[in-house]
Amino acid sequence: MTSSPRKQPSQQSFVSYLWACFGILLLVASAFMFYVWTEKRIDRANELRYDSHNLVEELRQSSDDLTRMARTYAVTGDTQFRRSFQEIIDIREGRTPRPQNYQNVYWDLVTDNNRRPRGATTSVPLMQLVREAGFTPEEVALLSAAKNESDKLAGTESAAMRLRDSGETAAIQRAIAMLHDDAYHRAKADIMRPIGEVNDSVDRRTRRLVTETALDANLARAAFMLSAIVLVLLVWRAKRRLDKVLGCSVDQLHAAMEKLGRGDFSEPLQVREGGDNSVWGWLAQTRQSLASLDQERLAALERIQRVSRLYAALSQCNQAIVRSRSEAELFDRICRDVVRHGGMAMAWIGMIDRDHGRITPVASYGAGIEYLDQLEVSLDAAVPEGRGPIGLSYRSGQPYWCQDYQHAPETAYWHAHGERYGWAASAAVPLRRDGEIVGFFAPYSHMVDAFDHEVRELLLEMTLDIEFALKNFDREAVRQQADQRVQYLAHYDVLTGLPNRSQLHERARQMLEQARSARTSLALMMLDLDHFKDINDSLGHTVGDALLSELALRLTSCLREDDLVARLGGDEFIFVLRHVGSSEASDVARKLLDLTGESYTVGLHELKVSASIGIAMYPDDGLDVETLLQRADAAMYQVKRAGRHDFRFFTAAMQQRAARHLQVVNGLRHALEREQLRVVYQPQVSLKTGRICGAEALLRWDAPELGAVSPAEFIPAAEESGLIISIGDWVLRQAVRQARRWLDAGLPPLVMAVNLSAVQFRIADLPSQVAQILYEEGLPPEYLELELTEGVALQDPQGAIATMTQLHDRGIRMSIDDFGTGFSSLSHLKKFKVYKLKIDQSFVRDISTDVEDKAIVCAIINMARSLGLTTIAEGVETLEQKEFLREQLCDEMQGYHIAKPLAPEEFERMLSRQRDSQ
Ligand SMILES: Nc1nc2c(ncn2[C@@H]2O[C@H](COP(=O)(O)O[C@H]3[C@@H](O)[C@H](n4cnc5c(=O)[nH]c(N)nc54)O[C@@H]3COP(=O)(O)O)[C@@H](O)[C@H]2O)c(=O)[nH]1
Repeated sequence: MTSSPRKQPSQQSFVSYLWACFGILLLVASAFMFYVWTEKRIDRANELRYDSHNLVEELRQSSDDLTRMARTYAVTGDTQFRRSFQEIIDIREGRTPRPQNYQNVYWDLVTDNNRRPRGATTSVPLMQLVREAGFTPEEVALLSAAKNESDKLAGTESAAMRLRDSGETAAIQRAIAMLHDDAYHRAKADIMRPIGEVNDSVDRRTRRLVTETALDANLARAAFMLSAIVLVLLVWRAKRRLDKVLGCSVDQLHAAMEKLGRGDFSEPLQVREGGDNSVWGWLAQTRQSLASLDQERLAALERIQRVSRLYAALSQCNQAIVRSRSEAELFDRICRDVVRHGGMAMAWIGMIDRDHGRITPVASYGAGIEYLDQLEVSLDAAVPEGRGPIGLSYRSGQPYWCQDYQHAPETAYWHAHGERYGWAASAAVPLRRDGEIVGFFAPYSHMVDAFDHEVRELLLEMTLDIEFALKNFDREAVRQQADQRVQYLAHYDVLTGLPNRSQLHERARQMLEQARSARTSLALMMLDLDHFKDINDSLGHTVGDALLSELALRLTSCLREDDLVARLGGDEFIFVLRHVGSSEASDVARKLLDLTGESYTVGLHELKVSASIGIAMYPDDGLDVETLLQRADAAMYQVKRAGRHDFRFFTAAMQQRAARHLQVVNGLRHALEREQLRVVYQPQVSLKTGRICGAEALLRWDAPELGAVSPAEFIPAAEESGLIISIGDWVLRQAVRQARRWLDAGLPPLVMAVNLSAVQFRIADLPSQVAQILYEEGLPPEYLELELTEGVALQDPQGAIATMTQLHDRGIRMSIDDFGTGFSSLSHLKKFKVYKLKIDQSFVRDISTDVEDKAIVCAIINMARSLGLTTIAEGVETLEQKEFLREQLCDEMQGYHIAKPLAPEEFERMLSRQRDSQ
């Protein structure tokens, strides 16, 4: 805020002078106007006299001209003079317009028309003009008298002219005499006398007026002159005052203001002594203020430009972060940007070499980067090169700003070296990775105190951005590793390092393509370990995995380099062998089986496995990978069915079986809803009493397209496809319902045995599902027996034990079906809550002839007895078999010897007969 300056005395007197000048100027103007007015009055008086004289003269002249007209007519008889005479009379009386610009000599009227003066537009009588001309009343009276006398004389002259009209000489003589006699002259004198008096009067009067007015004019002139002189004096004084107020000449002032206006505040204004309060003095002060403001502005501008440059550098740094693909590229760009855009002279980035405790420059830019060639920077405070900005920054963990490089003690070690490059300030800003200092960013400036607040803030921000970028690079590296891993996993099996399914397809396709072009054959083999699941389940997956890894190495080692080995998952391996016929393929398959069969040492375990191999040949068995895989699988499946540990080539029959399998699965999908399924019941008889003590529910499928399909065929298909869950549930409900019906029908109570597939057994809430069915159908649990295969128990022994315990707790009985065909863990058997073992019919079939089967059956019966378990033998077809079993104290039997599986009604009839026979 500026307050309006108080007026100084010189300023005040200058203003007074101005006012005085203005007043005197008014006076000068008034005097001048008065003078002009007096001059005009004089002129008007003279004009009046002139006009008066003219009118008087017209009166006199008209009288004289009338005389001349009359006399001339009298002498000549020329009528023109008589007309002119009358015309003069008419003009004077205002009947005819007065001629203009004539010399008051009416004689001119006589001249011919071409030279006659033009008439005025209006006709005014002479006396009217006289009355309006400003004559005094006395003068008007005198002129009026003169006019009257003239009129009278004109009458005489008219009479004389009438005499002349006769033309007679005497009359002419008389007329002439009338115009020249004394009377005539006296009359003339009577006219002229008053005219003369009027002339004298007008002269006197106007001269007096002129004299009086001339006096006023002189007065006015004197006043004008005097006031003009005063005005000049005042202006001079005012000018003196103005000079004092200005303190300089106007030109100087103008030049100085123009310079200031241009924004040139460079030269100071020299103020005269005592001129501080003048305009010049103020201007000098203003220039001074403006100059310092301008300096501040320039300083601010310079700061803004510096900060803008650094922001530009920061922006470039951010762009560098976005664009750089590597740490080295980023560092190079950062150093370049901070020099090019941030106004730094040089910048470098050094990374910590932890092994040697030193800093290794990794990027630099700017003039003087040779400085870094022999630069020694250490992190060790014990050596001088470790006590510089970087060492200090490292130990404090804070950035270090050295604002006067050449004089700071901490840079003393480098002064001589740095002086050559003109470093005036330097900084060391730590770069961190995961919070740990890993390097330094070191900008250098030629300016002392270059790192002011803004610059420091920006450099720190830049450093944070760099750290962010480093983190991103790390992330990117991790991501790339992850990508590579994903890529690897997408194509390779993690456990064995062999190509996986997708890689197999790709490479096998290429191999097929090559075989096609080369018109050669190719073998695709599928190897699947036999009972590998048992190893996993009994010894754990770690052992299983170790075995698979070892197997993969063995399998790979026995093949040529351009053959392909892949793992499809689990224990399934694929081999694609180039340029081999079926004979070479057989050799390789045998070799593979031998290699697989060699023992494995995994930890403390000595393991042995066998494998089944299916082979499909290109081009005979298929032209594409999918087909060959399918066919090798079918062949391998056949090996499994045929007892495993072998290899087989694909055949058309297998193809038919595979097609049939597909038909079965497809038909089975709709079997339930289309009511194609039914349950039959096979009696189980006590060998002690010979009475029916139970029934086994067996499923039957009458498929319209396939006929009666054996459960031995469709149950595995149902298990593979998962359909066994819904189908098994349905069978269980049917069997439980039937048992309830028979109970309700008053038939002897029996235990209903229902086969439970391994797939069903794995259902988490199986115990509660079974209990729910029993509850819904109203059958007490002791009337139900679930037949479990040995595989059920082997898959997940602990889980199986838990499930069986739950079933047992609910009062549901369990038996082990097909006992003796592979069950290996008697220790587990003890923990199972089973109450019955069902001796597999393969042992029973040849029980009469085969000593070994006989021994097995006896061993099973004895073992069961020792465990407190009941035994039942299935597939009893003959009396012999029955007797043998009874002798061996087998508890129950089941087989065609008693009855084949029966429809419910038949079974009911059989039961009824038994009841009735009691
Ligand atoms: N999970 C389920 N499995 C079931 C179901 N229904 C049957 N099956 C299983 O299918 C396999 C074949 O069964 P099936 O064709 O019914 O054969 C059974 C009997 O008919 C047959 N049997 C009985 N006595 C004799 C005989 O004296 N001689 C002879 N050659 N065969 C005979 O044995 C089969 C009974 O086997 P098992 O169950 O082991 O007692 C078979 O494995 C069935 O288990 C079902 O609903 N669910």
